[in-house]
Amino acid sequence: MKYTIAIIPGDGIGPEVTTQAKKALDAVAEVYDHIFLYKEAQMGACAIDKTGDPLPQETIEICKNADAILCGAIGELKYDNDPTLKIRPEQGLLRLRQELELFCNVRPVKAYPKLLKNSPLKKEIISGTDIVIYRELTSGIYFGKKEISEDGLKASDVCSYTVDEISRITHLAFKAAQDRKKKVTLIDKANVLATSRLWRKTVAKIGEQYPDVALDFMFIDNAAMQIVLNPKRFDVILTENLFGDVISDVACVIGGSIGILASSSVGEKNALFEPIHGSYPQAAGKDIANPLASILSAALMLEHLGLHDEADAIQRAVEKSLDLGITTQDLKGKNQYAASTAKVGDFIADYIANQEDSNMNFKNIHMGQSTII
Ligand SMILES: NC(=O)c1ccc[n+]([C@@H]2O[C@H](COP(=O)([O-])OP(=O)(O)OC[C@H]3O[C@@H](n4cnc5c(N)ncnc54)[C@H](O)[C@@H]3O)[C@@H](O)[C@H]2O)c1
Ligand SMILES: CC(C)[C@H](C(=O)O)[C@@H](O)C(=O)O
Ligand SMILES: [Mg+2]
Repeated sequence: MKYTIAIIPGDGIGPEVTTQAKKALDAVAEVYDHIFLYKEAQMGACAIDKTGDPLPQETIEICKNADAILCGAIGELKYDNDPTLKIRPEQGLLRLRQELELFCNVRPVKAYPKLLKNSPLKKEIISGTDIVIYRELTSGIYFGKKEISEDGLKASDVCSYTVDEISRITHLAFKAAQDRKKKVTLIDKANVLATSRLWRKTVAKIGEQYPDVALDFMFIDNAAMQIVLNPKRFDVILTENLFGDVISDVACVIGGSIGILASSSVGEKNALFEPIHGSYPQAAGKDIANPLASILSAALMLEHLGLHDEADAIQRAVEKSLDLGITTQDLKGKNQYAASTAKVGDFIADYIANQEDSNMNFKNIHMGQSTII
């Protein structure tokens, strides 16, 4: 089959990690006889530099017409360090999410047995953790009216939600729970916020349509603590935009590194796949960033396209790289050799291309310019 994939490399480490994801996709295409037609599009700081706009119209068109979108990351230090700049890279990503109505952001968080030692949390606490976060992505405080007074002494961001916006992601979260451990936890701040109370009321009502799924509620401040104290109590987490952004980065410590966590952002017509992490500008061009979040985002993309065997092939290759310790420095201890970004990508592509060949000799896999830390 032929698929058109919009690729948005973005800024910082974005281009390096998406290059590795493309290597994995190329290997999948070869083994399973598909054609992936990549259409590269600009977004973020690189797009501002080229066109003055973080989301040029051409990018929107390429994304709308693609079967799926694979995004690296956007953002650059000069914007992070200057709050007065009005045009910002992040506006590109936010507008794209809104323009394509990618309302349902799914962020799976797992404790891989091989990576238990990489988490600062105790092994017995995180072992067996398997959570999926359903984060509402196109409303809430991110998209409410923003104002700053003329004298610059007062600013406000409005948070609003409608029942429809809450309902559409809630149904998806309950349906996901039905195929998992049958539990949904709504994370909110209903003791303070009117929007959270609307979430509780709406989600409780919808929950009645899913009697096989248990529903509980937790305030965000407590949830930030429970997710590190007792992550196994969670199955599907459902939450609004800002809380979902924060709780998913907290949950990353369970996985051992933010560099391995992938996400999908799905709407009625389009779907975008990207790492949870940002553009990690300090690592840009150094060939040290972990490409697994991008590679696993490509696997989520294949799942979405109905290519389950192909997605499994990527997943198996990633697990093999972890088993063999062919990983970047974020997953290594002090004084251990780490593979470069490109070498991890090469290994994964090679493994996909050759995994049915039991004679593949992993000892021959060349680690190339390893980094010692
Ligand atoms: N979806 C996105 O494109 C996205 C997401 C988050 C942040 N951002 C942007 O990224 C820029 C940097 O933000 P930040 O520093 O808060 O977050 P970040 O995720 O880029 O980096 C935070 C830390 O996480 C680790 N990290 C991140 N990605 C990694 C990888 N692939 N391999 C190994 N370690 C990794 C590093 O230790 C890094 O210091 C900002 O401009 C921000 O707006 C973009
Ligand atoms: C870059 C930023 C706008 C984005 C968000 O806040 O949604 C990021 O942190 C994420 O988690 O995808
Ligand atoms: Mg974030």
